[in-house]
Amino acid sequence: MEKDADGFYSPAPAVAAGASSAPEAAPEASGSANPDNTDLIKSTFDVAVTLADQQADPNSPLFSVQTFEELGLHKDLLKGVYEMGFSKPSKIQERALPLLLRDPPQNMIGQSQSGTGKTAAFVLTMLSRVDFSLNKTQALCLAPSRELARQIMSVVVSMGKFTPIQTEYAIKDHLPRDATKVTAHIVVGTPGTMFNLIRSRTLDTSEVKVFVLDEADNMLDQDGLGEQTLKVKNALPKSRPLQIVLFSATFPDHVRAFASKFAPNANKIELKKNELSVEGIRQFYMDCKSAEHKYEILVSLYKLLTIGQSIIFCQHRSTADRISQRMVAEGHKVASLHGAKDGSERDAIIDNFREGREKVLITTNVVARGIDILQVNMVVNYDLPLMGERDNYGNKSDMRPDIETYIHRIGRTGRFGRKGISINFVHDKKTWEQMHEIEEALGKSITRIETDDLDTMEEQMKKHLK
Ligand SMILES: Nc1ncnc2c1ncn2[C@@H]1O[C@H](COP(=O)(O)OP(=O)(O)OP(=O)(O)O)[C@@H](O)[C@H]1O
Repeated sequence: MEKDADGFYSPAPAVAAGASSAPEAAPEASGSANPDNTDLIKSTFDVAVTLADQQADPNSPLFSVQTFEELGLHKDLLKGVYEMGFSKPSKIQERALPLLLRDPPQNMIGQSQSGTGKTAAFVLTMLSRVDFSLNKTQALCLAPSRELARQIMSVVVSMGKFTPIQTEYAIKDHLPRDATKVTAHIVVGTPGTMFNLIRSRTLDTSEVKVFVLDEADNMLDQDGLGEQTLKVKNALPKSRPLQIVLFSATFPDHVRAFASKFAPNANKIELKKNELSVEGIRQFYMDCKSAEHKYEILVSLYKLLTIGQSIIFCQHRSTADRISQRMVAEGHKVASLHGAKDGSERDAIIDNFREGREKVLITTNVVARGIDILQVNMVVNYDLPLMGERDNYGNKSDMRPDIETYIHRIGRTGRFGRKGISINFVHDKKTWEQMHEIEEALGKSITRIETDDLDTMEEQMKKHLK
């Protein structure tokens, strides 16, 4: 096998031609490891904009801005934006915000890669549309996990810092301030709990005018959260205009059609299929001898995992628990997080990780989406993400790679133009084929690293992350 220019072994299969020639996104200004670099404004990824009004020209300057001032945001919101260290809108903000803030409000289906600033786009929309003189709920935002709902809320609170915004959570084990009545302007939560608040009439939806789904493909997936999300939507008033805003880094074809029905006449921003993952994430794989060998390799990587911060993804909660307990027993410091833990414990674990008190987080798909921790420079797929396919009778058949989850998982690193590394563990023919399928679907090569050549790994990792 041949080594490539960086000293890595090339994977046996070739990848789609031209796939790796796309230019790199430039790193950003604030908080970056390299503050001299500017921001994602220089990112050259292309989006296709389709306006609901077919007569309008999507390339007109009306539908794109270079500065936050041009958006006509209230000065208190602008203050919030600048205080967060945002000097210019990112590509997706540049294209989405003029469309989102126009009157009369229009629906939006927005796609942009992980870590490119979608949150600020929909948070500014919610904050701009709230009438602060009315003490009623006017915007709802749903996300697939409590961790993501809490993170979105922190953006709402920071951006709205100079406004009189009132907020409330709709997440499990988190009672509203007034258990009988929620009147907060913006409510952020997960779909089941949001629906329970509405059904129990704790949350009055009569004045809701903005409805946001973050990770929308996941929120609409009929095998997952789709049913609950639909119940929330059906509980919203039909008598007043509702702006429906869907955002994600991925919209697989089977969800896209449903999304268009869910958010009719939406303006659309779409990515090309070969631009789904960001350029700053370098992908590797390690060929382990067996399932047990995966554990040994993970332990041998510990020093590299703790150079910055890292997230290790497992398919099952039991695996996350088992490997974290074993590593802790062997003297390593790692934390584990999954959906079987209760709310307050989950909050404490993610907060510890977010604040850098823990450097290695072993988890499941629960934090595969949306979580934004800039110091994470390494993601390990201890198990590749898999999903069951349904046959014609609706029975779940063989597991196949879950491309969307893979994109989201590796997207926990390489945020907003930063560099990151992802490593996939494969240990037999089947897992190797699954990884190859992912590689083909993304059109980006996944480079082999010898499991006994950690020095090369360390050297290259430091070089890439520099
Ligand atoms: N205009 C901006 N200037 C500087 N930093 C920004 C700007 N917009 C967003 N960011 C930062 O970029 C990071 C990623 O943003 P965000 O979490 O919204 O990404 P995302 O597109 O929602 O990603 P994902 O698909 O993974 O959910 C955040 O830390 C955010 O603060």
